[in-house]
Amino acid sequence: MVLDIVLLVVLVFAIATAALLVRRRPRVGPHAREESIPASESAAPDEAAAVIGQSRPRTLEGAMRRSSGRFRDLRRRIGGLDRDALFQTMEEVLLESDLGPTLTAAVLDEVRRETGRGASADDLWQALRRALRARLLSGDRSLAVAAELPTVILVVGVNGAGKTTTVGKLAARLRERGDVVIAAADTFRAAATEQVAVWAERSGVRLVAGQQGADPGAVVFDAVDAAKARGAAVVVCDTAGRLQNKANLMAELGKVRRVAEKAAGHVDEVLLVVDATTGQNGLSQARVFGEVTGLTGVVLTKLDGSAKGGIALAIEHEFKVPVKLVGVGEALEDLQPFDPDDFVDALLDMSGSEAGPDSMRGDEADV
Ligand SMILES: Nc1nc2c(ncn2[C@@H]2O[C@H](COP(=O)(O)OP(=O)(O)OP(=O)(O)O)[C@@H](O)[C@H]2O)c(=O)[nH]1
Repeated sequence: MVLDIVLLVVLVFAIATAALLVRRRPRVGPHAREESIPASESAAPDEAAAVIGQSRPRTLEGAMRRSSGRFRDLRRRIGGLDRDALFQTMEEVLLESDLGPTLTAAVLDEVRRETGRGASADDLWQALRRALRARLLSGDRSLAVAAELPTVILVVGVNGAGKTTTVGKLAARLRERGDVVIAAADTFRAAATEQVAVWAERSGVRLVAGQQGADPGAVVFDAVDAAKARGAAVVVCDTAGRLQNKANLMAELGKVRRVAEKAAGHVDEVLLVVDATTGQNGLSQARVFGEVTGLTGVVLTKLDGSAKGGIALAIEHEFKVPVKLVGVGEALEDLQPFDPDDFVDALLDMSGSEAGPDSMRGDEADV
């Protein structure tokens, strides 16, 4: 009898432990295909959002440490430089951060105008902060919601910019709106469909794909059709990477857009994915992609690996296209809405400082 009870207790304990182990699924990461959650078992939208929310805290400041490093150095030295040397150093730092010469000159002019000789280091830093912020757009940066569902989002950009990764991260975020369909319209690159299929699985959304070499427009058409049939909220279209100087490939992209428009009656977002490490070439990408497909927003990826975060300002200033999202890592949750104030503060490494960097408080630099 006692033996029976002991055996029963052991059995119950074993079952409970096994159940716990099964429930504790591993978190998915981009290099962990074998850990990904099958779409059929994936989390409900709210759970998915919770997984995204509870991720390891990757702050914008943390991701932008390489971009802000030069500004940190400048800030440390600011009190010891005379005015000419200060503006010269500031110019170097802005150029190295990839603001580009025109924007750099405009920012320096404004800081000079706003601060007289004898300005404190803190006044100078705040003037720089305001001058940078003024080059970013004001207004709404949220992703469009179509009046007539599904909302259609095209993701475009040069090779390797981070389009597929962004499509996967974006699909996961958009699940809070309802069903999401990914169109695997990169039918050009071998293995592109498999790669996007892994992301669809991770984010727990449906994928519509075609054969390699198939017409990408046809894949988008089918995806919109499938989304309508399911009453899905969003279709996110991954497109093949193409250099902006390849006219035939750019023309193909124009066609993909027209097909999407015909299928859904509207294209609501065309997001250009720009690799933050490519710097000023991002301007030419924005110009040409904008001419061919029109752009509603930019996703700046790999901000975590770049020291050239200033390209965000250059693109917004020149093309008046808002940066809507930033990629700060390779994992599902490493996509953040772009906030211009937070971005400038992260670039200048001013986190938690309203009045300016601690090191400068009360420090009359006399510059
Ligand atoms: N560190 C970091 N890596 C990123 C980010 N976004 C994408 N990547 C990496 O960049 C590489 C290229 O990403 P993909 O998503 O394949 O780029 P793509 O634009 O779809 O590439 P093609 O289809 O070849 O044009 C991958 O190794 C990604 O993990 C980011 O925000 N941060």
